[in-house]
Amino acid sequence: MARRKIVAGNWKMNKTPSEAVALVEELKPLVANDEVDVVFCVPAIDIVPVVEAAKGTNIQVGAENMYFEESGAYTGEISPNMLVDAGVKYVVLGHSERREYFGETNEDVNKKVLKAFEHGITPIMCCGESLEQREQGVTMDFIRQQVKVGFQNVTADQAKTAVIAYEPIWAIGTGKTATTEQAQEVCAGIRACIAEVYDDATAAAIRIQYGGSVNAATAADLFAQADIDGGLVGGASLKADFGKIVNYK
Ligand SMILES: O=C[C@H](O)COP(=O)(O)O
Repeated sequence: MARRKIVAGNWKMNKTPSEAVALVEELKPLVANDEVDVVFCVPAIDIVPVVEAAKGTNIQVGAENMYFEESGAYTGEISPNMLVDAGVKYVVLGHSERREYFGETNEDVNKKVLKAFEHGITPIMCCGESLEQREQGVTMDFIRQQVKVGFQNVTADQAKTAVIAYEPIWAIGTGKTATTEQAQEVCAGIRACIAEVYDDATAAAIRIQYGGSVNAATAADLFAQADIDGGLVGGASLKADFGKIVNYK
């Protein structure tokens, strides 16, 4: 069965609650497309108003992070239960910005991935190499490690429903999109890694996105690649361009 494309916006640390509602109102008609899963991953404080504003549309709401404990003395953190109760369906985990600025390790990401599944939230687990790693020729070794540790103790049935976002760090927010060949090569490598850890059926089912300076001009070619099942879009998800990316065909 063909995999359904998933185009997710990652708003990062942008948009106040009132700005968030205005953006949803602006994008609503532009992102209407029943053939693609459309997800807005928004800052925690925007989740409740965005869920409300998106009611009755094809927009699903995601979080940008989550903690792996259920509740308790973890000042500043957000639990999976809180996200579920607010109407969240997806959560971005292990974004390179969280790894770099907040010290998240593959093991932390794994705990979060497991918790997300436990609560019925679909993880969008990010992986990707730095420019230095690409130049050293260790891209796939690095990413395989991120994927293997990130998915430790995840069952095949769970993995089949997961999303992995391949985001080369050197392409994030730089305007420098990976070439379709580079993106396809790594996404195929990630799928091969899933086949090795699980089996061919799991590898065929899991969805793998590309992220890194995706825009209205590059989306169609990227999303047409055999192993690229959509995109995780940063900057361009905050503009009307996101409608063009969702309707890339
Ligand atoms: O999560 C999204 C990525 O980090 C890509 O961001 P960008 O599209 O602004 O390069």
